[in-house]
Amino acid sequence: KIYEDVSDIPGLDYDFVIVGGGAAGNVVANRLTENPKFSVLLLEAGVSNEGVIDSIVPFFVNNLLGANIYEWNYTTVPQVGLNNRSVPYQRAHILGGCTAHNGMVYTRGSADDYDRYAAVTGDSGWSWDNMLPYFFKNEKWTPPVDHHDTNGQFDPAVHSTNGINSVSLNGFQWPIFQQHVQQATKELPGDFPFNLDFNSGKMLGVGYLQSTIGGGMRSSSATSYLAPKFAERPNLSVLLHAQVSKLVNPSKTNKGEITFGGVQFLQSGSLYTAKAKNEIILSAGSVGTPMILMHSGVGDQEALKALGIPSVLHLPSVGKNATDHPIFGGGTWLVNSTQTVDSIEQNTTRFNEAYAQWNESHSGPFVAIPDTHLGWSRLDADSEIFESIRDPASGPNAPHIEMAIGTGGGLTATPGNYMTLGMAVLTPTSRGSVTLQSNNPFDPPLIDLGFFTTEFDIFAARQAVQHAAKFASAPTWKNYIIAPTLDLTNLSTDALDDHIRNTAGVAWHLVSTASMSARNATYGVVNPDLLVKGASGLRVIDASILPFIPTAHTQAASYVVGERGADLVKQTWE
Ligand SMILES: Cc1cc2nc3c(=O)[nH]c(=O)nc-3n(C[C@H](O)[C@H](O)[C@H](O)COP(=O)(O)OP(=O)(O)OC[C@H]3O[C@@H](n4cnc5c(N)ncnc54)[C@H](O)[C@@H]3O)c2cc1C
Repeated sequence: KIYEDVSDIPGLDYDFVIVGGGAAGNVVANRLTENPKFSVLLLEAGVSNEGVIDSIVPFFVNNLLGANIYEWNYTTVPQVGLNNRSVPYQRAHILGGCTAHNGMVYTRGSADDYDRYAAVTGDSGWSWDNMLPYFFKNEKWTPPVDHHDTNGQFDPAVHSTNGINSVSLNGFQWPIFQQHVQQATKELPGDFPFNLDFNSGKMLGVGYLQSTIGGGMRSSSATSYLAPKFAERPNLSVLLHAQVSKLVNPSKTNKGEITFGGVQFLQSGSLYTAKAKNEIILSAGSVGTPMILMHSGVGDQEALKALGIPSVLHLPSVGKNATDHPIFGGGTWLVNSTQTVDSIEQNTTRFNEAYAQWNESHSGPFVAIPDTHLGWSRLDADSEIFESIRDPASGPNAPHIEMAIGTGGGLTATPGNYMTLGMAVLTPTSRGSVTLQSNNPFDPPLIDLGFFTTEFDIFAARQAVQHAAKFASAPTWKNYIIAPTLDLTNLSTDALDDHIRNTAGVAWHLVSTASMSARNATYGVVNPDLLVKGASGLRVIDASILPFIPTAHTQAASYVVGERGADLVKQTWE
């Protein structure tokens, strides 16, 4: 059941306490309560997702991103590589976590990414082949609501219709634009080959967008993994508005490991302690999880001491290695067509018609986001950067650059019709951190993404801008594109760097702040079974454990961390 008030829940003693109801936490809550013998309490700081229309209608994807009750409302520290700008750093404060407000883009990453996880942890369970069954447990491939012919737009062999979380191709088409994109892949097959399905593990090329959307609505971890189970699972309790501050009552086991007696949380101004007989599972995400660990005395002992937090377990890697994808414009072009998403965004009558259609039948333009395709590319193997830097990609199938191909100029465009190519560096070598500013668990943390602090990352960004220009130069666009809104191709290197540093933002794909490493490694936070090194009865199951950022948007990776993590817990306790 789902509870809003601590006085309504059936006690504070459970077999498992899970902290955070996001992508991974809700998977773990669902899978553990498949066993009727396990009692589970899931503590979520945020609010209910029930009836939050901006979290339901796919087209409203950006509405939740401002400062509001659905967000933690974080801002990064000034970023040296962004010309000292601080940028808003969205994290969801709502059941479903970031799956309740993310862009819904569904990308698994490269097979090489997972094979590298297996190699660095010494656990073949994290390899692509061994993780594929978990992608299948997560994914419920769903026909798009417009029932268009999807032949040639994806590869059914690499998808599953038996999972839980809906994934589909766009349920609304922009045919003229899409035909040009397809034609561009034929005209420039060297740089932009068509890829039938970039979720096959072999990502390179341009393919149709896949999203976590089903029946014209967002499919989040709350709507797919939790809501359908409340009625049938008396062993599942979810408490909202419960912000965990720290783990309490540490003691030593006879093996010398640290174990915690409970989880302290705040609700309506009062502190409570929930107890876990078997395990405490941290799934508070790449910001929340390291924060809780550090406030509990698990982290770098010197840094904690400086803040007056007694050290319980010295794990210097907590909060380090923070890695995210910088995103920036590859270009926006004014186009010679009225068939773009601007025609809806800029016209109140059409906007209202589209909303009415969605309300009536969950169909029409509001069932999709404006991107129609994604492109994945590698830097040239003979790029000068590789003379001084080893290729940071996980392998030859992993891209360095992403190109999101979308109709429209975005919400801030001046009236007109546009197309936009949004770029990301997928293999950044810059690293940041999540640290504490005080010993008060309710103070926001210091989030440093470290963006563009290495030569590789800015080099890759420059190449990405050139790459977008190349795509837009395909002959098919000749009578479609009128002009770029800003010509980036004639800028000097310094001016282009400055432009990127002044405009880049974040993809919100933070990982590695409680990184997994080999069992005998002296760095890292968790072992390959996700148990915290040096602790007992404490696991981390969320995106923070990924030792490297996937070359993809990170929700699919977070879901499978949840799926495999739940299996690891079950193997221990069943
Ligand atoms: C704006 C945005 C857009 C994105 N777009 C995409 C996209 O299009 N495609 C994609 O694949 N990925 C996208 N992502 C990334 C993806 O959603 C995340 O990688 C993924 O959700 C991470 O899962 P998680 O389980 O680690 O954490 P989360 O999903 O972040 O869940 C963590 C949960 O823990 C809760 N929590 C935190 N601290 C506490 C505490 N102290 N006490 C109690 N609860 C706590 C939070 O409120 C939250 O509900 C996006 C992310 C954002 C923010």
